[in-house]
Amino acid sequence: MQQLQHVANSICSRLLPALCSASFGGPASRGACISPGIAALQARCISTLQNGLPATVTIYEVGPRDGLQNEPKTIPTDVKVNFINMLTDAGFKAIEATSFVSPKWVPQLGDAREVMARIRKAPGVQYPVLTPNSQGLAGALAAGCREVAVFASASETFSKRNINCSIEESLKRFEAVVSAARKEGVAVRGYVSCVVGCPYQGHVDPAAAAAVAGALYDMGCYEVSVADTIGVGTPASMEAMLKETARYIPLDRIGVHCHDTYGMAIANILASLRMGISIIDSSVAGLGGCPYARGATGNVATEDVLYLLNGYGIQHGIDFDAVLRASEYITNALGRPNGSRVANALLAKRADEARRAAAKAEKEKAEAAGAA
Ligand SMILES: CC(C)(COP(=O)([O-])OP(=O)([O-])OC[C@H]1O[C@@H](n2cnc3c(N)ncnc32)[C@H](O)[C@@H]1OP(=O)([O-])[O-])[C@@H](O)C(=O)NCCC(=O)NCCSC(=O)C[C@@](C)(O)CC(=O)[O-]
Repeated sequence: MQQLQHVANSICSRLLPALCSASFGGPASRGACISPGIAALQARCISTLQNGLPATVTIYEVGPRDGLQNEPKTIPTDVKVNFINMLTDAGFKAIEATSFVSPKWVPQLGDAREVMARIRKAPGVQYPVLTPNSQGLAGALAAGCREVAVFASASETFSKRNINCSIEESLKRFEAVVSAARKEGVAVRGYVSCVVGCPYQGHVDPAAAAAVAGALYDMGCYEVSVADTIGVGTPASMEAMLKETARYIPLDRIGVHCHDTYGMAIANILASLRMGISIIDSSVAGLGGCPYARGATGNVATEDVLYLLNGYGIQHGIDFDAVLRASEYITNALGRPNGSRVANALLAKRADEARRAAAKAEKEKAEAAGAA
């Protein structure tokens, strides 16, 4: 039975790209609305475990960028470089390293060029950076970046507050960025913020969020991450939005980016996995938040996501202990509490075990001295 499932999965994982390019002409003719029937077929074609969850998940670590962009204190470049190197050692294949945005808007990441010059770049690992416009792309290319990300919004007000232009203007800007990046052989990821709620406008129509995501995919983003920027989503609102988004973008090209403001991020991720999503953005220690999203807290913690995936036996390729070391390092460097419940529980347990072992050793030493 297991062997049969394996054969079916491997046929399907080969069939999926072929199916996408045959039905929609591949990346060149993307943006054609995918019929619900095809979307359902794609969902079945992603290699799954017997419980219907994806067998493998890609974690897109956003800690160094999303995590650090909103910190009140200036963070030394050395700390950022050490943090990214520790994440590389932990086995992440995508680490969003920094942003080439205006330092007047986000001063915390004003050392982007230096960070990119100094981090250790491991083969097979991407170090994407945010580029809001052609000026950002020029900076990223000069710094040798091989992957960039553009970021749109499903909410007009948020778009204006975050990047100082309307959604339509942003998409025009991004078209130029994506086209120039691709000419240089640089891959572009897309983001859509506020896909289930906006700090300024409140409710966001799932169809509106999906249309912006579809536009980014259509212009050549290789994958689009849909972001619950202020963490107001529930499994129900995530499912409604993903159902719409899957009409434009194959499921294996959609990432989810959940903030944990209302404590729903893990539930939302599980709902997304059940729909066939296999790309998850997260941030070590739950760092993060957008400076232009009032009241939003950090991203879902990477440690919490890994704990969820481990519980199901979903493959992710990340060394959990190395993540915990990076988590301790960055929270100590920032002087802030750890935002991961899993990290807090495990670190407390380990500290307790170490205390007990030390007490036991002390007692044995005293007994030995008494006996002598
Ligand atoms: C987009 C702009 C630049 C428009 O800002 P603007 O003021 O409209 O830009 P401008 O073109 O009028 O230029 C104004 C000044 O900025 C400079 N400038 C212009 N562009 C750049 C650049 N790329 N790099 C460096 N400098 C730049 C430009 O040279 C000029 O300098 P001046 O002549 O005044 O000295 C600005 O609004 C900006 O940088 N916004 C970034 C905001 C940001 O980074 N937000 C957080 C990331 S998004 C996020 O967190 C959400 C996400 C992705 O995580 C998903 C989610 O959770 O929702």
